[in-house]
Amino acid sequence: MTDRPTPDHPLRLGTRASPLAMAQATQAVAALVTAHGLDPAALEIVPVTATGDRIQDRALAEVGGKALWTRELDAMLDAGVIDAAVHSLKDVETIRDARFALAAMLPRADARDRLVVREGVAARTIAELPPGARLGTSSPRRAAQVRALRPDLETPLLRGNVATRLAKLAAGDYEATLLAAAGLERLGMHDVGIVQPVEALLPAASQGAIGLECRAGDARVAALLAPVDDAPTRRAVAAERAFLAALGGDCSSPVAAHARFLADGTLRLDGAIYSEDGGDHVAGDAPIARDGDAAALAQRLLAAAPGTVRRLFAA
Ligand SMILES: NCc1[nH]cc(CCC(=O)O)c1CC(=O)O
Repeated sequence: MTDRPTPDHPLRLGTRASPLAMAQATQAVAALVTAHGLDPAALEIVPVTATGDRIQDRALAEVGGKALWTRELDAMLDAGVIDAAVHSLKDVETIRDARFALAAMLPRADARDRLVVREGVAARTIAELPPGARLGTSSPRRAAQVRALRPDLETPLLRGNVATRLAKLAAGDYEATLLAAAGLERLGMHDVGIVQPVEALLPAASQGAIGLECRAGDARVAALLAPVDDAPTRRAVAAERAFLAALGGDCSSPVAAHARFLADGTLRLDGAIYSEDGGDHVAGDAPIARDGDAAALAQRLLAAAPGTVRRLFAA
């Protein structure tokens, strides 16, 4: 096969430049090297700073415009500067440009959130946080979920990469924050924070999943990426993303969705939709057997939702 990547003609993988994104790209490289028995030098990581990484002082929902995490990588992929892009799927728009194809999803990491508290704060759950505590987050989902559980808590904006957020927490501006277990694990922070069961805090759609995209119609790269695709991850994440898409939502929507396989092999999707302040929400679950089941759950929940929830969504 002449179309295998070589050190002279490497497969170029684009990624955001944050430490977490670089760890994800390194994981993708390792999976591809193993799957094809490649020389590691046949893969090249191309880091790029995304718009979302440059804006640190405002809620991204306020910045407006879409694709804050994907715009630069999309342009590079489209221009042929890179052959594929590695994405944290949680940050990738639910409806993607038809120029790109999601060729593979790596096996999903822990999809749950971890509660991280400042030194001196003794709490293992949101329920145990001290009265009036400040839980810093940049996620409208986490803010709404926290306020739904504990209306007395404040949820001030806390942005930046994982290290920045932990530094701001240690500085004393917040009593607690929530971070994805997957991100902490990928950064080697195995003992940071306390994992929150999905029954207590339903994660975001796609949380913990890494996707590899190539140009639609690039059969060579699609074939190279296909062997690292994990089918169970793809099915679960597709259901979560279909739920979010049916609501017209994205990663800045107060929506949670998590699909898991039951002992009998069936896939079950749990979904929850919140009002912005977390004062109202609807939640429910459904078995996912075919296309349309996840969207049907979204429609069913939305139909039963109070106006404060319903008016946030197009559906
Ligand atoms: N929005 C930032 C973001 N995007 C993906 C992850 C974690 C890794 C993952 O979910 O795969 C994080 C950090 C966090 O939420 O704590």
